Amino acid sequence: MEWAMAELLHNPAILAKVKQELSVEIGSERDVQEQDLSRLPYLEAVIKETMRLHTTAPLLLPHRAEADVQICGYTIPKHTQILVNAWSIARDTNYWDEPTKFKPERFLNSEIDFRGKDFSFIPFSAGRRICPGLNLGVRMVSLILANLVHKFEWKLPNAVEPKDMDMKDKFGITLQKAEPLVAFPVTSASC
Ligand code: HEM
Repeated sequence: MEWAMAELLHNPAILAKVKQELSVEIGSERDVQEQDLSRLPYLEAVIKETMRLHTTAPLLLPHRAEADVQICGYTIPKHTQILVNAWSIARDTNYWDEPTKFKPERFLNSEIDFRGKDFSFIPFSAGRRICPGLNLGVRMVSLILANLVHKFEWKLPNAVEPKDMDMKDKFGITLQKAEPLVAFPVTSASC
């Protein structure tokens, strides 16, 4: 949520596109509701791009090999603890064009999804242990982000310019912003 808001404030042109989509699909009279989400493809692309560039759990959760396995010529012995670097996979230039750039458009007209079938993009992991909260998590983040953008204008403190925002991350079990996002909501003209 924090990374998605930070990227939108850091990229005003992308924020304007999200607002435009919401204005056309929802209008100014009401909040965004869960049943609206399927009509907001650009918002969905923003969520996916946020999860790609700022993978929530960069090394997923530790896994363990149940049996000896061969992967790309390497033998992984039974009972080895395995950490999958989903963060690095999501920035691999073999799969992603300009991987360090925030470009939601890469997910428009693309079949790539985070449901565990595309191994280049696994923010929820894949296989039997894939996050069981995937649908709930995506819906919650989408709905909250959509309403924050739809209902408010946002201002950065101390006249900070969007391009000067601190976008560094802090490595951990989850990938947090090194500097927490501070932004002020201002009532939108459409409220
Ligand atoms: C955007 C939000 C979320 C993200 C990015 C996320 C991501 C993940 C990841 C990467 C894993 C590790 C999977 C693995 O490698 O084994 C995981 C596991 C898990 N998540 Fe989530 N998650 C999110 C939301 C949720 C929510 C809302 C719930 C519950 C309501 C939830 C419940 C769980 C549980 C129980 C596991 C452990 C599954 C297992 O080990 O079998 N998650 N999640």
